[in-house]
Amino acid sequence: YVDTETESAQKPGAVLIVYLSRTKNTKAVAEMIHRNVGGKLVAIDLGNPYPENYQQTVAQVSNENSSGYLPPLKTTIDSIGKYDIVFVGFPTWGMRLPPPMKSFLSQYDLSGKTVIPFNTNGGYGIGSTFDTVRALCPNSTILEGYTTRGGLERDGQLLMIKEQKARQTESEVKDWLRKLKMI
Ligand SMILES: Cc1cc2nc3c(=O)[nH]c(=O)nc-3n(C[C@H](O)[C@H](O)[C@H](O)COP(=O)(O)O)c2cc1C
Repeated sequence: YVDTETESAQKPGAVLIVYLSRTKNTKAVAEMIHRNVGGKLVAIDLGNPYPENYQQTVAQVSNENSSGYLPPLKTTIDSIGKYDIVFVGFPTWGMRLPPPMKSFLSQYDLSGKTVIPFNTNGGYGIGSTFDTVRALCPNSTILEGYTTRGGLERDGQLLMIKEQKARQTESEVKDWLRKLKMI
């Protein structure tokens, strides 16, 4: 005899993993989460991408942060309602949450869902990024986030989460996911 109602009630919810990544460090972490947890993996693409030039991008991001501009996204998520757990991944930009991730969190209603942030940065940490996720998801349950050092484009370090660093990061990601009972 199988109590199907209890079984379905205990099934972990549908998982969405949304990430923003310019030099693929955050993408590498997103793929690790996806390999271990499954679900739908979605990259955030912009209608109007940032310049290739790093300094120009820094300047544009700074202007967007000052004015509160939310860049329009090219990515759309169909039926956000069907997901119960939403991982949101992003680099630290100017010690803040990148404007495209602010666009995503402003555009989609994650009320009632579990939101789990993850981050890569150039060595200066998460800054205000996790706090801003919390502020933009006032009706979500926010679980403990994960952060690791990625690249530092300013100094020409692009994708650094590879080889030994990738193996170490995946082992940390698994420990974190176990702690959150996601695996
Ligand atoms: C516009 C811009 C601003 C950045 N600002 C910071 C920062 O304030 N602090 C930091 O530690 N790293 C900063 N970085 C470095 C990135 O956070 C780091 O390289 C990250 O791993 C990039 O992730 P990605 O490869 O997924 O794009 C910045 C990078 C860019 C492009």
